[in-house]
Amino acid sequence: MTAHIIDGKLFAENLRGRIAGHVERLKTEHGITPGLAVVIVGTDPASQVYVTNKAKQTAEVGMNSFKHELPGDVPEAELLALVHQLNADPAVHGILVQMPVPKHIDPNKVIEAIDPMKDVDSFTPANVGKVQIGLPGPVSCTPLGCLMLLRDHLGKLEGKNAVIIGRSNLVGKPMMQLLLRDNCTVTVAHSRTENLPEVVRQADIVVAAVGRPQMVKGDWLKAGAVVIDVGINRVPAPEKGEGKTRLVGDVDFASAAEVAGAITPVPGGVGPMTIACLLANTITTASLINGLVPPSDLTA
Ligand SMILES: Nc1nc2c(c(=O)[nH]1)N[C@@H](CN(C=O)c1ccc(C(=O)N[C@@H](CCC(=O)O)C(=O)O)cc1)CN2
Repeated sequence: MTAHIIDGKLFAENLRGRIAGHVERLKTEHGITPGLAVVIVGTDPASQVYVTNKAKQTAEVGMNSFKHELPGDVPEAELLALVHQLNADPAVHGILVQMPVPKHIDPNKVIEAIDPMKDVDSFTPANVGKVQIGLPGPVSCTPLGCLMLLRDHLGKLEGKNAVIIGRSNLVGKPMMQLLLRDNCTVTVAHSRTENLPEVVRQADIVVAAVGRPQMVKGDWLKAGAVVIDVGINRVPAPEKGEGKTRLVGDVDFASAAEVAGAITPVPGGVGPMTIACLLANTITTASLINGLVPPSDLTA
């Protein structure tokens, strides 16, 4: 079997088109211009790229984009003060602090400082709880992107056996909630799971979010499984020249594509969906802040 390639880049492009339509409606029908503030601390090159892309795509869909760059040695109190200032700013409907933050800053303190009404990452305890019990609000961007790709490819997810590899707060845990909501039977596997290949072989849907380059092999998969690869790992690529690197996922794409029914590539799969879903969440929070019902096509 050669798997269907799920094109996350194309899906994200179409999603941004729909988001631009919702922005236009908020502006013309309600006089609201959604605003997203992105905060980056330090100069990590990958984070710089993500934040630049977030700011650019925010402006492209017609929203106001506010970018705040703080030095890597900024005191934690100064970052928290900026978050409080953004909480109080009526032009800002979404706040995102790019992770990871430098070691001297407690990420939990930063997350808890964000007003849950503006928490477009859905990292705050209030929003994690809302996702768990199915109340309206923002949904963690990467899991939301995975869910949209799965629904688009499979239609209904009901009754499917889903195995998530990884139990992070960012991906594994919210992904579990979303798949349960869609009536999947969900297993969350992790680094201590015994007989991991055997567990994964039971799955109709595999979400790999473990952070280990090319760990999931083709012979771990059930024939026809749908594989969503969340991993973004930079590995040496001597074939491209000395010191060069390339991006790979947590799945060994070549062997997995021989067995899977469908698979997301890296790059071009889940990554672009993360940023598109951030914009979707900003529409959700801008709507809720203004007492409007968020568009149902942008959320879980
Ligand atoms: N506050 C947050 N911090 C981080 C999040 C997050 O959702 N919120 N997620 C990741 C990084 N991330 C977004 O911030 C992100 C990662 C990857 C991509 C992406 O488009 N990847 C491309 C490849 C890009 C490349 O060449 O490096 C792809 O997969 O095609 C977008 C966003 C950690 N931090």
